[in-house]
Amino acid sequence: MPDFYGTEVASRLMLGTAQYPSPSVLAEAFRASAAGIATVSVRREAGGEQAGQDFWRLIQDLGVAVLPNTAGCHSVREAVTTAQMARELFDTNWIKLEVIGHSDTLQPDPFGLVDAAAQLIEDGFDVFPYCTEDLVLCERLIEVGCKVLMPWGAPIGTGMGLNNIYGLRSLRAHFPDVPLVVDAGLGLPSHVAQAMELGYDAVLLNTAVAKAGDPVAMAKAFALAVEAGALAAQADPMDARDMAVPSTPVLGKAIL
Ligand SMILES: CC(=O)[C@@H](O)[C@H](O)COP(=O)(O)O
Repeated sequence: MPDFYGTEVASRLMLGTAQYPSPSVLAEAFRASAAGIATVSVRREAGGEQAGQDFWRLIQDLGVAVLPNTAGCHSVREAVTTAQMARELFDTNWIKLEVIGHSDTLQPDPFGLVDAAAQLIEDGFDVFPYCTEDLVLCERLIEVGCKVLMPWGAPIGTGMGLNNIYGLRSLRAHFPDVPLVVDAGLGLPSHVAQAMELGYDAVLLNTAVAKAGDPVAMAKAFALAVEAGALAAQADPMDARDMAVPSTPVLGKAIL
């Protein structure tokens, strides 16, 4: 199971907590998914109002590790301040760092991300950076002290799956010892199985479960896909090849 900053988590599936039709569906989906980590955003109401308190109690009752995020932050300053608020609110050094660089694609700002990660690590945070699969960016993030990388599968909320398999495979090969989590854009259990088959340590998704017609059933489907993909990766899959090779022995076959 993946180890994030010295904490071994019980599942390779991480789930977001936004957009569910109701709090009870959220809780049931979490139970069905057996997810080990819940990501939460820092909302204004979390500072004391009733809605925030109820939400926080619900998350605590899930019995999973909490990973606050800086979702929606577009600048280094905003992300750093949000992370500091999150540390106080949720009493954890973990932060999923999002510095959004483009409003159409919601893709990470690679320059701002490295800058914010460096500042937060200096300040004692364990940073989980939401990044692209760019090797140079990932090297910089590791240089400033990130011990986990979270490359996107596809833009947040699109459900497109793994847009750049080559890039994700290459990232895995370059950083064999760094925990890697595919985050965002995963729409189907098959996308998750594929990420696991590439040797990724975990996946994080939200929209595909929360917006499914039956979020609880979909959460279960994702849980099964994570297991299947991880088991396949451990079982040393065959290499694909161009030439057909008979799978049934031809020796001893009747000659007519
Ligand atoms: C929940 C969370 O942290 C999101 O920012 C994450 O990136 C999920 O993306 P999807 O909604 O595309 O699964």
